[in-house]
Amino acid sequence: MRIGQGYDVHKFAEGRDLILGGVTIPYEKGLLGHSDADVLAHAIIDALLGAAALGDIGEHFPDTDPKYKGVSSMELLKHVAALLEEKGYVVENIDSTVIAQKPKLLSYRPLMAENIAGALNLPVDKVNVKATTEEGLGFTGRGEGISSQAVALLTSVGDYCYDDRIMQNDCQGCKGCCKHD
Ligand SMILES: Nc1ccn([C@@H]2O[C@H](COP(=O)(O)O)[C@@H](O)[C@H]2O)c(=O)n1
Ligand SMILES: C[C@@]1(CO)OP(=O)(O)OP(=O)(O)OC[C@H]1O
Repeated sequence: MRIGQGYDVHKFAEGRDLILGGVTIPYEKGLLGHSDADVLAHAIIDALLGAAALGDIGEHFPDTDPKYKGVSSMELLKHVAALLEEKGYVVENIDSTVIAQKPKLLSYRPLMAENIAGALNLPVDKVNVKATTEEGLGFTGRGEGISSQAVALLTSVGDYCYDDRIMQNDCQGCKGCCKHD
């Protein structure tokens, strides 16, 4: 099993959409970025790349590359899902937090989790999104931007060969290496 963490910040700007977890949220401002500035998706991407020791978002999707100008971060997430699959990793779960003084995000959380799970081809109960304010403190508290944090847990097909409990309950990940196959 491998764990990864991710963190990202984007600042607010006029005339931009506010996109979090692939959901366009009605608000007076949006986040600034080369991409759609989906700060939640970016933290999750870094958590997934970190768990797989595959570097970080800027290495894979440079903000100097015009092909990522305005790109949907859900597309970047799909690309990361393909990379992980190619390396034999399975995403066990993702937990994440959006830190925003405003707007209230509670009602959008199920849709954000659905979008993220969809992009990663995961059941929705493997993805959790939380939201918190920083009680008016710091740059998020002053409403200057939004930050997000995420953690991700990965297993690889080989993990199933070393854990008796997993071998007996779920051999599908073994690809022939499990003694129950
Ligand atoms: N942008 C946000 C921030 C918070 N929430 C919800 O409110 C709860 C309380 O937040 P505190 O920062 O005051 O602890 C939090 O647990 C979230 O459910 C939100 O929806 N949107
Ligand atoms: C996602 C990318 C891709 O253009 O652009 P930004 O929206 O600027 O996001 P950031 O988290 O600052 O850096 C990663 C970039 O590579």
